Amino acid sequence: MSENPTAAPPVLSTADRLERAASKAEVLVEALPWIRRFAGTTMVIKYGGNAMVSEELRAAFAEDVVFLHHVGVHPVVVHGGGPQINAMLDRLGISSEFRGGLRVTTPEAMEVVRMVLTGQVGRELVGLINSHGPYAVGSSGEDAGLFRARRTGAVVDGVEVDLGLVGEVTGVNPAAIRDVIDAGRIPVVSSVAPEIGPDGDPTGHVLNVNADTAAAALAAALGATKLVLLTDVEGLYADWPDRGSLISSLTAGQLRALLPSLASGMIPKMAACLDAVEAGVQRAHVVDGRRPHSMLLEVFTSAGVGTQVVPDDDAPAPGQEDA
Ligand SMILES: Nc1ncnc2c1ncn2[C@@H]1O[C@H](COP(=O)(O)OP(=O)(O)O)[C@@H](O)[C@H]1O
Ligand SMILES: CC(=O)N[C@@H](CCC(=O)OP(=O)(O)O)C(=O)O
Repeated sequence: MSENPTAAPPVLSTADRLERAASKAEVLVEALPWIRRFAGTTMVIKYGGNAMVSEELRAAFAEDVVFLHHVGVHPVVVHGGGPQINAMLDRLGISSEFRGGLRVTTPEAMEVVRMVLTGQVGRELVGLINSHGPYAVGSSGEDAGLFRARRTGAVVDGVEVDLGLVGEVTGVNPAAIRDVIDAGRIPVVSSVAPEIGPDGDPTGHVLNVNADTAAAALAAALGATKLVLLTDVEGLYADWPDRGSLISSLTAGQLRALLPSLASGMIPKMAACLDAVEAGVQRAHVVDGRRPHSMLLEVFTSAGVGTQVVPDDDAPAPGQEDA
C-alpha cells in the first residue's frame, strides 16, 4: 500500500475527538461487569480450521486470547485444522471423505491428521500467542493422559456408517491442563486421542477426534464458564442454506429437538454445544471467526454475537439476558 508522505494529516475537530474518546470509554465501561464476572474462570475456545484463513485473523485471535489472559480469565484453546488436513492429504494424493460431518479416517490418513494438527496447526497457534510473551504451551490429547477415546461411527440417513480411526472422548484427565493454567500459561490442545479398548487398556491406536467434540469434553472436565466455538459462519441459521434467520439464543431442549435436522459441519458443532451445556458449562457459543475480535465482542459486550446455547433451567439476571 502506498502513502503520500506530503498529504496533510487528517484533522479532527475537538468535538469529534472528544466524541471518539467517549465512545471508546463506553466500550471499556461496558466490559467491566463481564471482566468482573469472568475473572478467575476458565473458558475453552475452539478455533476452527475454516476460521484460520488469513494471517490477520490468526493474529487477531492470538490477541484476543492474550487479552482474556490479562484480564484474569483462563483461556484454553482447542484447535481444529480440517482445511489444513485436506490440503496435506491432497498434496500426498490421499483421498478422504466426510460422513455426518466427520472425516472417514484410514490409518494412512490418521498419520497425516496427527502430523498436521499437532505438528503444524498447533505449533503455529503457539507461535502466534507467544509473539506476545511466553504464554502458550502446546499439547495433544495424547499427552499426560489428557483424553481417552473409543471408536465411533456416524448415523447417516438412519444407517450406521463406519468411520475408521475416528473417536469420541470417553474420559478426560485435565490435571496437566490445570498445571499449565496454574503456571500462568495458556494451553493449546490438538484433538487426537489414544484409543482405550473395552478392557480399559490403550490399544496402541490413535484416534481422530472432531475438535468441537474434544473442546466440549475438555470444557466440561475443567468446569468452564464458557465454550466458544469460532467458525466461518455468523452462527446457527434456522433456514440454512438461505442465511436469512440467525438464531441468537436457544435452550438445550430446543437444540436437542433441532439436532436431527442439521447439516454437515453444524452437526458435531451443535452436538458439542449441547453436550457442554448439559455437563454444566454455563454457556456455549458459536461465533464468526472471520470477524476480527468476535470472541472479545461475545465475552465482553452485553449484546454478544453469534448463537448461544443456554441450559433449560437458565434464569439470567435482569440485564444479563444475552451474556
Ligand atoms: N444451519 C446452519 N447454520 C450455519 N452453518 C451451517 C448450517 N448447516 C451447515 N452449516 C455449515 O457448517 C459449516 C461450519 O462447520 P465446519 O466447516 O466444520 O467449521 P469449522 O472448520 O469451523 O469447524 C459452515 O461453514 C456451514 O457451511
Ligand atoms: C473426525 C474429524 O472429522 N476430525 C477432524 C479434526 C480436525 C477438526 O475438527 O478441524 P475443524 O475444526 O477445522 O473442522 C478432521 O479430520 O478434519
